[in-house]
Amino acid sequence: MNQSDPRDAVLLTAPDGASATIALHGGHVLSWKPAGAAEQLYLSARSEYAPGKAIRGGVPVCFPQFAERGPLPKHGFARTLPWKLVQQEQGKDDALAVLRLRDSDATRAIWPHAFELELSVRVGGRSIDIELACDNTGDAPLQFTAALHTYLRVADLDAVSVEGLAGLRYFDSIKQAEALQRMDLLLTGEKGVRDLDRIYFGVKERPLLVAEDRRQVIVRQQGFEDAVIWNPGPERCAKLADMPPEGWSEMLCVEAACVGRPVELPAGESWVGRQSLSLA
Ligand SMILES: O=P(O)(O)OC[C@H]1O[C@H](O)[C@H](O)[C@@H](O)[C@@H]1O
Repeated sequence: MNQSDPRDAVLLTAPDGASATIALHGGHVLSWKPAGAAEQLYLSARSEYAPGKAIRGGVPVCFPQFAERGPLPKHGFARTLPWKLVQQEQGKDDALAVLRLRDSDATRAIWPHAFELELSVRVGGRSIDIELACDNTGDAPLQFTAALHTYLRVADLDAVSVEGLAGLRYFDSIKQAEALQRMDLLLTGEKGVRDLDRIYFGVKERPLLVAEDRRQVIVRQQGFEDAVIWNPGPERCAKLADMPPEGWSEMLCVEAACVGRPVELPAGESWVGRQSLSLA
């Protein structure tokens, strides 16, 4: 496989037919189909696949900076660099791929750290596990923020709710203010909640339930402290060249993230974060 072609992808198929596709560009999960079910991830038909550009949809890896919370390019560089496939296998019940990204002249030019990132994707049955591991391979401590920026596909945002966030404080990136999530249920399609961009702090291992009519996806995370809920709504979506105008109504990002407290990694140490999605 030519690592420099942003359209190169790995197709994982489990014995039960569950599948996932992962682009080497960005170490980016593009598709997840549970056994016997339809596509669960949103991927924009207008996405660009070009060196240095991020793919719109699927599961972008944000590293070593979340959003514009630092001096690096938005969401860091992991999502715009070519990763290497280091392992692919089919087990009895699942299929697994491991992709790797190491520091290079390009990363050291803007972030002076030695690191090794591994993205492990395991698919089988009604679930997908996406694990991001970071090794500090240098001799000085490093610090990062990160996210698995999952775009869930929905049929109609108006019918979608997210459960499991009650009692958490969040930063509203649109209002630039902190607030408390009082209700357990977040109705994403409600007027005023369409243009949604919130960082929920201290979610830790609480499961989140994303429901739409009879479809339910349970989102679990480990290692990531926070979760981000994002939908651009119609106005912001219209300004995104790589999204169709109605794209906002067909997706909801539910992201496992470490934003509030950056991860501090001493020399030689490792950090692991995981997001698991299960179709109920
Ligand atoms: O357009 P992108 O660079 O991919 O970022 C998409 C979105 O990512 C996250 O969800 C942030 O919270 C949003 O503020 C941002 O707009």
